[in-house]
Amino acid sequence: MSAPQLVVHRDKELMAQAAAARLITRIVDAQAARGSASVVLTGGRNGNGLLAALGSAPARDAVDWSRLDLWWGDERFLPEGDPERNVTQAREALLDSVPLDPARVHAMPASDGPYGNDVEAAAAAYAAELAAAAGPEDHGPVPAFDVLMLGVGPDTHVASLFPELPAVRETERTVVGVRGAPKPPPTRVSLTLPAIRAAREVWLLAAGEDKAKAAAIALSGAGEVQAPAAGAYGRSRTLWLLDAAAASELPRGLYPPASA
Ligand SMILES: O=C1O[C@H](COP(=O)(O)O)[C@@H](O)[C@H](O)[C@H]1O
Repeated sequence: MSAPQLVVHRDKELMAQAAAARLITRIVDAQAARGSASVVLTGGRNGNGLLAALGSAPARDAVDWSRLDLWWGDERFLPEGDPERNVTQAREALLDSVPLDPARVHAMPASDGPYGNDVEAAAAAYAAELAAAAGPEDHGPVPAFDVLMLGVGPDTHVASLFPELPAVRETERTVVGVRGAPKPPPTRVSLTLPAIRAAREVWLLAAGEDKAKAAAIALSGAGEVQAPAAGAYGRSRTLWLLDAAAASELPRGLYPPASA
C-alpha cells in the first residue's frame, strides 16, 4: 500500500490541465519502457474534464495512441450509446478524436449487449477480459495498470463502490455487478478494491466544493466500507489531485504538508 500524496491546484480547470499533462508524461514513459501503456478511465465530471483537457493539451501527440490500452473503473449499465454511459461521455470528450486501436478500447458491456440485462454476467465477462490481458509479471487476474483514475463522489464513492453496499466489501472477484446504487442509474458494473489495488498508480480526482467533505473524510482515516475512496490505493503511488475548493476542509497538517 502506498500512502496518499496530495497535489492541490488553484481551480478545477487548472487541475484538469495539470492532470492531463501528468497523464501524457506517464503514458509516454510507460510506452518508452514497455512498448505500451494501460490506463483505467473514470466517469464523472472530473474524469471527463481531464479527458477534454487532454484533447487540447499541446503535447497530446507525444502519446502513441495506437499503443494504449484503455479500461474503465466502472460503467452505468445502460444501452449502448446511452448519453449517461461513461464510455459515451469519454468518446465525446476525447476518444473519438484520437487514433486509438479499437481492439485496445475495453469498454464495459452495455445492458443491450451479449449479456442482455444480466449485470452479473456482464461483470464476469469483463473480469475474464481483464484476466486474459494479465501477464505472468502481473500480480493476479488483472493487468498492473500504469494509471488508474477514480473520480471521488460527494459521498466518497469511487468507481461504483458506494458506502456500505456489498460491492465495497468484495475481496475475491475483480469486477462485480452493483444494484441499488444511490446515484442513478441504480445498476452498474464496477472494478472492486482488489482490482483497483493492482494498479501501479491510483489517481483520485476531486474538484469542486461538493467534494470537500468526501476528501476530508477519506483522508482522515475513515474505513473503506464507510468511505470507499479511503480504500483506493496503488502499488507504487496513490495520488490525490484536488482543487482548492475540494481541499478546503482537509484537516490541518495534511495540506500543505507539515514542516519537519
Ligand atoms: O457515477 C459516477 O460518479 C463518480 C463521480 O462523479 P462526479 O461527477 O461526482 O465527479 C465517478 O467516479 C464514476 O465513475 C461514475 O460512474
